[in-house]
Amino acid sequence: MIIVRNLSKQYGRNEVLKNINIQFDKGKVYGIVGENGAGKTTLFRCIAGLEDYAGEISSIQNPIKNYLGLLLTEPFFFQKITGKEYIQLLCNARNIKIADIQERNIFDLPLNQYASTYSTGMKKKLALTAILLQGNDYFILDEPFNGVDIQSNIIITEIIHKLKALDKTVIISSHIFSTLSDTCDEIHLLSNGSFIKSVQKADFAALETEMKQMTIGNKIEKLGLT
Ligand SMILES: Nc1ncnc2c1ncn2[C@@H]1O[C@H](COP(=O)(O)OP(=O)(O)OP(=O)(O)O)[C@@H](O)[C@H]1O
Repeated sequence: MIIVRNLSKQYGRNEVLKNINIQFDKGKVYGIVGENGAGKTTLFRCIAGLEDYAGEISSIQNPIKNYLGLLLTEPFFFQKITGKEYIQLLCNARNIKIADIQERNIFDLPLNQYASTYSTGMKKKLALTAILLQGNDYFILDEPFNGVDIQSNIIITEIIHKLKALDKTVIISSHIFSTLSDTCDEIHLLSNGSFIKSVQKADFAALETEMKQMTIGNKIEKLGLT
């Protein structure tokens, strides 16, 4: 369980997160949606201990970062480190020995190639594989479906179902509603640094309709397409 209490975060004068309160339980999958710049990644970075902040983020396991796998939208890799070495590095950090990494290479990545030379989707799949093999309890996946192929999207969806069955806590952001309705128990709408709506599975369809109406309005007509 992760409990976030009165979390606020500013970059200079820009108040990005405003008194956020939310709880993430075991065995549940949470979707975080919101417009570009709403503060989703900043929230994730605060939970992962990558940012300082005002407020409190607590969990039974401390420090949270030792039990957390964070998949960033654009994972970064140092030059001259192969995919295999990257996985080994992350597993060593958790004292986990993987006898045969190739056997666990479910996305068929070229593990002997430098990770920095991977395509965008391959980088995401490598970073995801590594945090899964670390055996984390908490997973934060920032846009995990974006930029990966259809086959991998199917695999990632199944992985999320499996993590839930294993009683892990999973937090996902996505700009594609269907990816969240397939996987999440709850969806929380972040707008301008505050949660403005929280919805359980039974109400996902209504939320999607509401968001569509809020978003589209008469924008398309304004284009004057003929
Ligand atoms: N390192 C930083 N320094 C200054 N401002 C930042 C920094 N990181 C993020 N911001 C600002 O914080 C706000 C929220 O950014 P954030 O990346 O959390 O949004 P997001 O909801 O993840 O957006 P997106 O959907 O585009 O990924 C934006 O105004 C952004 O410019």
